Amino acid sequence: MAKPISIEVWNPSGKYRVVSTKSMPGTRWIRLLTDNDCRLEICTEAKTILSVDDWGEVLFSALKRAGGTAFSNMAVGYNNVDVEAANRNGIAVGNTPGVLTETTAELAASLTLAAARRIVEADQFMRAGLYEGWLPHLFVGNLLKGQTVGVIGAGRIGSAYARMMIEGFKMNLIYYDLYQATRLEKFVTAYGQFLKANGEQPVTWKRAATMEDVLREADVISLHPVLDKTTYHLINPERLAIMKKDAVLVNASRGPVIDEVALVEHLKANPMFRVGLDVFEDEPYMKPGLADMKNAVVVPHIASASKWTREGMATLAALNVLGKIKGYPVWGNPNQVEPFLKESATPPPACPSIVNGMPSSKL
Ligand SMILES: NC(=O)c1ccc[n+]([C@@H]2O[C@H](COP(=O)([O-])OP(=O)(O)OC[C@H]3O[C@@H](n4cnc5c(N)ncnc54)[C@H](O)[C@@H]3O)[C@@H](O)[C@H]2O)c1
Ligand SMILES: O=C(O)[C@H](O)CO
Repeated sequence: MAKPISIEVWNPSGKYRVVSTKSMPGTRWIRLLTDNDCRLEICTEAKTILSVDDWGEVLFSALKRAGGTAFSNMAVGYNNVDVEAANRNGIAVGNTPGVLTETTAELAASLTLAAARRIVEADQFMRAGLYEGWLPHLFVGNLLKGQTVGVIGAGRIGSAYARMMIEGFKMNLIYYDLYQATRLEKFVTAYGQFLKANGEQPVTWKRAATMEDVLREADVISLHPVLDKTTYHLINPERLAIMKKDAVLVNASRGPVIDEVALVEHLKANPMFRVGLDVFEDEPYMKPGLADMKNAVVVPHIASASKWTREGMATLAALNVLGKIKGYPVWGNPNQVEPFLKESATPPPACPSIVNGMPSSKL
């Protein structure tokens, strides 16, 4: 027999039924829904009410049968959503871009530093009472200044991460993306000129013709593409083999972008090669051997986990469904969602980001 589900109900007499499959941070999103005649049911199970986080035909057709018209993913990435199935069932699919760009980039930068400077290894050593005094060879890592940072997927997060590493550590940039990152290129050019004018070594940028060029040249490589069939196992044994032996590889995009079994083998064979991982191929699990690797820093998918961002994600997720209920149009620019996030202001009459952005009338 199915386990009873524990549910918290807000505004029980509300006209529109909104179900949140997990409890989300903050209260503004609750207020926005209940103030707009929604009955909100929040599943308060510690983990989840669904056996899968993937949304396809089964869940979308069930949602449609229940009279549902909108599904909102509390994430920018929606590789867990079969958008075709949503379209077939006339369901609008929302996501939460923009509000997590800087927070996610900051975590990628943290992983870069932790891996390059061996912070976790050194912390464990210290706590184990092994420190006996300063030694010239103790936890020697990599200097970032003047080295090359490689970014694969220079979209919102990849570009923000690149800027942090360039401004913070005066790294040179090489990037690979299907599209030109014009704003990023302009920024690096201007920053390089500024440094030069101040008698410092200017930073440079290069758009690589192939991903392999990035992997060969960069000292630090951070992965920020979407996950789709073009990026599945983008980092594979052949590509690991062309990277520098002491490179730092960071992944805060999606686990399957890296062939994790191959990565474990590479880490074993190359102790100076280091990784910082926020995401894993079979979350919540790690591939065998990864947890034993001292040259890996691993954290549990927390890249967007800052208070402001998580509350903002909840707000955008709620406003996507509310916008659909109200028949609002889709906001024109999913890269600029700030107007929805002002705590005390009334949000614009729009759905912040709908990925199958059909006009409301068609959905
Ligand atoms: N770890 C986390 O908690 C976390 C948080 C936020 C986002 N993410 C992941 O980060 C991804 C990127 O988010 P974003 O807001 O920067 O999205 P975005 O759409 O702004 O950027 C993605 C970039 O990837 C590029 N791209 C697509 N296919 C590519 C390919 N084959 N090779 C190279 N580049 C390719 C796109 O052109 C785009 O510039 C999300 O889709 C999500 O999966 C993870
Ligand atoms: O895609 C996303 O937004 C993350 O994985 C959750 O922050």
